[in-house]
Amino acid sequence: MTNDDVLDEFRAAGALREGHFVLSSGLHSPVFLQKNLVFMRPERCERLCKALAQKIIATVGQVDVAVSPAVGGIIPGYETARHLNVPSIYVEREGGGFKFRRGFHLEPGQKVVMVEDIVTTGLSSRECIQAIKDAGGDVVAAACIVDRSGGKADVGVPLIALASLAVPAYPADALPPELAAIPIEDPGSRRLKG
Ligand SMILES: O=P(O)(O)OC[C@H]1O[C@H](OP(=O)(O)OP(=O)(O)O)[C@H](O)[C@@H]1O
Ligand SMILES: O=C(O)c1cc(=O)[nH]c(=O)[nH]1
Ligand SMILES: [Mg+2]
Repeated sequence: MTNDDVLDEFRAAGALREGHFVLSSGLHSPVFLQKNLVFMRPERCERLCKALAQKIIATVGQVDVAVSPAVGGIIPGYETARHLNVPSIYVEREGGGFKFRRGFHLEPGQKVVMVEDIVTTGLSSRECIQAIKDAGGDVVAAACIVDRSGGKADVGVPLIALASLAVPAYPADALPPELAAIPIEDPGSRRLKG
């Protein structure tokens, strides 16, 4: 799949949103990829994740298990794992970091691909990779549907992105006036309170 093929799936799903969004990292952006509108269609999710699985195999070969960060990573992690023919497990936010719960665990030295939905700064990916390493996994690569840093994000392992896109994102104290004038949406789960 080309970059355009991937973005066409987002466009067709109405998932390429414009407005004023505060991102997981705290940065602000005029563009948000609402991936849940893409993943809600199993056939769309399958096309993307099958292509991502093929790219993973072509880049690093077969792995033992796919691990994703909740919430956004769970569906693409599962679907990518289905095409890799490996188990799919996930980590969840608990006490500031990501933790394995629900009986999920890794065997020492298992080859892991960390599967994210979207990468912006790479912060969530790095936190997830740390949790995998703490649990004894060997992270051979990270993978995502869209890297919206345009290749700039450093997650500490090779990042296999199905599509790469350069989207502006600004610190809260450096907003362009036209962005500051729009009401803020905070669509992610990082700042959700139980
Ligand atoms: O590369 P980063 O700067 O970390 O941004 C990308 C992360 O932001 C989103 O997660 P979020 O924490 O918003 O919650 P979600 O998974 O529930 O959407 C997305 O799913 C990635 O995990
Ligand atoms: O950085 C983020 O939090 C983020 C950006 C984006 O476009 N989509 C998303 O789900 N999260
Ligand atoms: Mg996420």
